[in-house]
Amino acid sequence: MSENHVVTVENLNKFYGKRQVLKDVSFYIDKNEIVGFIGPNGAGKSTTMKCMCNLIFPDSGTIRICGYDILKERDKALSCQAALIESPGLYMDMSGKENIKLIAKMRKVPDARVNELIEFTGLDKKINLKVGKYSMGMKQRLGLAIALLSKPRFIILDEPTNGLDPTGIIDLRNTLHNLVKEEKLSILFSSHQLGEIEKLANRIICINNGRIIDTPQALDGSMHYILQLSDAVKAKNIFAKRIKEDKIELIGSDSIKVIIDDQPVLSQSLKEILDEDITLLDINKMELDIESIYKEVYGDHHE
Ligand SMILES: Nc1ncnc2c1ncn2[C@@H]1O[C@H](COP(=O)(O)OP(=O)(O)OP(=O)(O)O)[C@@H](O)[C@H]1O
Repeated sequence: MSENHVVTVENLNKFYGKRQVLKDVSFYIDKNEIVGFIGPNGAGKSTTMKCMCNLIFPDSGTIRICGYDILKERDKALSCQAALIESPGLYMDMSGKENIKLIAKMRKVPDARVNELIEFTGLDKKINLKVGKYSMGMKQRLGLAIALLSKPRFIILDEPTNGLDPTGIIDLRNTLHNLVKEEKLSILFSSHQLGEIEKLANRIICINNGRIIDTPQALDGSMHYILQLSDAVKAKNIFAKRIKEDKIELIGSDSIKVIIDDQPVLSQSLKEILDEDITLLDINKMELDIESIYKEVYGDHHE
């Protein structure tokens, strides 16, 4: 296991009766990563996530959270993670604050952390209202605050944008980005909202018919750049010292396309290009077009 891996899933297999719904599922999640889990209905996203939360058991395979095997060192593994799967288990006839305090008491969470998370909900005075009166977005913020009580290193969110209005989605996105920065955690979330995945995730894991699909290059966290220069051939050779040839493409005499997953490689190469007196005319970072990639991976046929 790499030091950077917060989660490793290896060769997970799961049957429902005779039907195999997970087939040798393997992947990892690194520190401070937000990973989107995508795939058509019935692909196996929830089943994988439920195995990772120990809610259901795989027939074979291993899951390690912060290095702890979820079956053999269950308590330690689960203490490093939190999950919001389906709707958060909240008590509707209690207030938001009472919900937080109840769970905090069970988990022996210090008051300072409880107050920090009450603030985090952003619910203000509404924290004293009964949860039954909350909107989806409010319930979700509360659920997330409760999930964070015990300072997890990793959180799993199953379709967190479901039922949220556009403001709620933007709010959730900002919250999750801030969480990764401030709490230094990693997130795995599933979603069907491709636009959202694109804005939220650093990396994507694709699943179809129970099997992980090779992640297209464009989704593996690397960035595509188009550079316009006075001498594209010379620039191509400079990049070739640091990245594989198949990640550099000459487009005409004055442009190259490069795929880079390491920022220092880009800056070192650009420095050398300028040192060689090649004029850099333009540089454009290409946005991920997740919709066309999704079509390319899954086509129109859902198994
Ligand atoms: N308790 C169960 N018993 C039998 N089959 C199940 C059970 N739960 C899920 N399945 C089947 O396992 C397969 C994977 O389902 P899963 O819920 O993991 O997919 P998903 O990718 O999360 O789909 P969705 O995007 O629709 O939520 C589906 O074919 C589903 O019908």
